[in-house]
Amino acid sequence: MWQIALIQTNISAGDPDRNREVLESKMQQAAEAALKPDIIVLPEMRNTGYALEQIDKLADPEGLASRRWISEFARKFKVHIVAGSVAEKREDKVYNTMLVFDRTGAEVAAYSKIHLFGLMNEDKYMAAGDQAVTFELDGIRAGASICYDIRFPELARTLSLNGAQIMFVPAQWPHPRLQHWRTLLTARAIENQMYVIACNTTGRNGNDYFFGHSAIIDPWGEWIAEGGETEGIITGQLDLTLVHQVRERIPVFKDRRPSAYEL
Ligand SMILES: NC(=O)CCC(=O)C(=O)O
Repeated sequence: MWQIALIQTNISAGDPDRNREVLESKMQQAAEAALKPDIIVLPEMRNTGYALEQIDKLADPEGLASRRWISEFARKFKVHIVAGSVAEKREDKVYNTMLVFDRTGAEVAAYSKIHLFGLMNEDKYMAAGDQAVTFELDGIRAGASICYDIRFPELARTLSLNGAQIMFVPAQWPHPRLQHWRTLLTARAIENQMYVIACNTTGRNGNDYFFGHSAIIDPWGEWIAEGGETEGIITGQLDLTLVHQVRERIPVFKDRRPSAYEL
């Protein structure tokens, strides 16, 4: 069994120092709870928020400051961290990059968001990643996905075909698309028979009202933990044997017939 804690919080657009301070205190609260988490998960763009007009100046160069901070925290509290995503500057471009560290403080994955969200102008200011990423924590393979990525079932399917039993989804997903959020997350879990762990933000940036509803969804599509619309730490347990049980009961991976429909 894995104990998970999702840090659902407001992210202040354009204020990386404040965001780090707020997150650190909540992460510490989660790490010191009686039910100590194996994994802490943070939301999307957790350093800058969607301060896109200033993103070039605010983005973390090579993600170095983020990497140093998360690594130290992971080692100190002996907890794996799926550190949401950060605006990261590389070779004059800014990427929306998920960082993952294990409980020894070692970096195990970096994934740059493949699908940039035009409705929030992300594509005008940021560069897209071009590689699907899976990684292992405690010998369990998991996959990376960020917010808008969940609208693309091909990515989640690629991750599950590459062995992922869990997909992490840091997000900044606003109203009025709560039904899309709930439906897409549930569908990705059911069709790939894997856990989906989604950490959304709360609060407001301009006209965007982020609604929380962070979730832990099991491979049968049940929402085993769900946040409300305000800040909170959402916790739940993963039982990885359920992935195998569901995959045996309805053998989707054995029954799929890609030769009939792949482009
Ligand atoms: N930050 C995002 O990618 C938002 C995606 C979103 O809101 C959607 O409806 O898709």
